[in-house]
Amino acid sequence: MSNSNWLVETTGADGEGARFILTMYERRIALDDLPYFLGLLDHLSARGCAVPRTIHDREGARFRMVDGKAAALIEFLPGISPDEPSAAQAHALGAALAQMHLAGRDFPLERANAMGLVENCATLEACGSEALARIDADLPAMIGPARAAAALDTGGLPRAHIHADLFPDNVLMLGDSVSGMIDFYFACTDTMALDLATTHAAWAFGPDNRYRPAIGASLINGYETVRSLERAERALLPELAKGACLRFVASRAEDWLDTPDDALVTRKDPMEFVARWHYYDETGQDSFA
Ligand SMILES: Nc1ncnc2c1ncn2[C@@H]1O[C@H](COP(=O)(O)OP(=O)(O)O)[C@@H](O)[C@H]1O
Ligand SMILES: N[C@@H](CCOP(=O)(O)O)C(=O)O
Repeated sequence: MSNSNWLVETTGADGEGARFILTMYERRIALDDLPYFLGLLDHLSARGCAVPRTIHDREGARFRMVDGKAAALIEFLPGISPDEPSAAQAHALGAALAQMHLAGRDFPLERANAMGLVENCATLEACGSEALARIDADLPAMIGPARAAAALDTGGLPRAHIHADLFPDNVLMLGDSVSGMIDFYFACTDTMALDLATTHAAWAFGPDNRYRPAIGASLINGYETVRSLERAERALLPELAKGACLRFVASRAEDWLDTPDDALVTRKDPMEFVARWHYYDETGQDSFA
């Protein structure tokens, strides 16, 4: 578990209640990163993005220590995470993602991507072929593609503050409108096209893990209503989407091996993203037409 969330409801002196999310940071999240994550939320929220602002304490702090753990109070946003997003919802999310990329341009802090293309390769290599094969016989074969992704030259692509984990469960929607993008704890400074490719890989596959062209196309079209992709970004989208798949193959494989068989948590299957990697590898630019 990375953090624990509680819904806090207040009654208010005037009878007008309010809701907040109280987050306690349990592990994985470094204290030093909190000013980046929480500052970015406030920055984006102040510029009209659908992200929760943080509630400061009387001294103006965005988080405080409680029993040795950091805790923050965050605005509660309405909405429901879509189980099976529609094309209209994907279109709205694409636009919201581009808006976020542009709104973050003058946020002054930086955070390196701890799960970038190079790091994912290192994670899979550190797991080792033998351990990966214990999860699935086809998993060790992903080390080669991870090396290729790590060697990808993304130096010329425009960068911004990116969410990096914008799965449907990290998006709140009211109908077809995005009411919240949450869970910014993988946010970092990296290429915007990688964020779009990651969101594509996370959104455009159905429960049967088959590609849903209408979702993929709507996401990209929605993004481009706010920010046009540069030619170099568009050209690299298939490779970035494969890199994005490897991010989840690597983190899920590592988590799988770290989780005892009798643990109560449900492990996420790395093979789901191996299949998506193969899809992008086979179809190339067709997935982004
Ligand atoms: N700011 C928020 N507004 C409304 N609901 C929220 C907010 N933050 C979190 N939630 C709710 O809490 C759930 C878990 O939050 P999340 O940050 O995604 O934690 P985790 O990744 O640890 O599950 C979300 O799916 C959502 O239902
Ligand atoms: N969305 C990622 C992993 C991030 O997991 P979280 O539970 O910490 O939000 C995946 O699907 O693998």
